[in-house]
Amino acid sequence: MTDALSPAAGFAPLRTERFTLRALRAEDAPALHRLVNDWEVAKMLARVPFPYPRGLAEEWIASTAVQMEEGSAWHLAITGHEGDREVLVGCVGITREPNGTRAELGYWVGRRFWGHGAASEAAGRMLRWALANLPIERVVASALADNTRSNAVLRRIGFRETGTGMQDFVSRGGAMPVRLFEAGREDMDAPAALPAAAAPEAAATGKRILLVAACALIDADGRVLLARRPEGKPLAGLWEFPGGKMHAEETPEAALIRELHEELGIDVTEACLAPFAFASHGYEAFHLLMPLYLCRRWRGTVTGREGQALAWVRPEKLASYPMPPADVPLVALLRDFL
Ligand SMILES: Nc1nc2c([nH]c(=O)n2[C@@H]2O[C@H](COP(=O)(O)OP(=O)(O)OP(=O)(O)O)[C@@H](O)[C@H]2O)c(=O)[nH]1
Repeated sequence: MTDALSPAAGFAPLRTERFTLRALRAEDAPALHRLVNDWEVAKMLARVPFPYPRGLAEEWIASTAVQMEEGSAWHLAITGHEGDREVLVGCVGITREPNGTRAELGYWVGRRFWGHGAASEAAGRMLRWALANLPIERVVASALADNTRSNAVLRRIGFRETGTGMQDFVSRGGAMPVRLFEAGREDMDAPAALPAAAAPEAAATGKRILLVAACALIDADGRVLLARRPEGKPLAGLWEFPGGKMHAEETPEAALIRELHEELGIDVTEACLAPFAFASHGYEAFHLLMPLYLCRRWRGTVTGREGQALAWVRPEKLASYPMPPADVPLVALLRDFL
């Protein structure tokens, strides 16, 4: 896993255009209490009591550190700046379902910071971070049915409404109607324009053909290198074979030599790239044609130069790493071959 998840390394703050999302600290308690002990804020939140006891702020902050240590939830302070002073704007959090592949997103913003897109900016970043870095498939969220602002935030950052329900609200002393939302990797931004090599169109589907070269690096113990697609790329969080789009006029081998150097800091020669198989897969926005090469010799030390997590995986373990759908047949072939 990435450093961001290692408790020993501490949680590396997430930055957005205007805010920093960082672990909560004991000294945030007074500001947190001031912001959340406000009926207009508390009445929108399912698990927050009103009035909010002063001591609960410290208690809750302490519990967030424990949850982060055990990898069950990440509740972060949304902080901004007023002049030189750091100010608490609100909180955003993601909680994993025990033993599940889903997590729940929640957030609130102090009333004096409303109307400036703070919730969208912070919750959008948290959602993308979670899908890229946690072993989850989907993120769910809910908002009071009549909380139009929060419903709009969830839609804006990529959630789809999946239905309605009733949920207990501590501050209201009972169940309230809510809208339910869900987001997966496929709901995140579609791939940007695809400046692929001489991208022809597949006549039958009208989809552009995207040419991508990929490589299974195999180490002396027969393990295969997988790289995790980092936050910000389509399908972030899925594991893949290193490689990338072929530029115009580039051979697949030349594309791989370039990509392996850029992404992993290693040098390979064309002679060490053995053609193995290919993937041909229809994604919604394009049709992927991806030759997969095998490579057992390279110069240099494999390093994730773009901040991506890397894993050397035994062939029989490959299936336990979620990969893009195009890779599934390749993984089966590779397992049989190695
Ligand atoms: N490298 C690689 N790409 C894959 C694999 N499987 C798969 O579906 N793809 C798809 O192929 C495309 C590769 O694009 P990319 O975004 O990685 O290409 P790139 O490194 O040139 O990225 P960039 O244009 O953001 O710099 C993506 O749509 C990706 O989802 C795989 O195993 N390895």
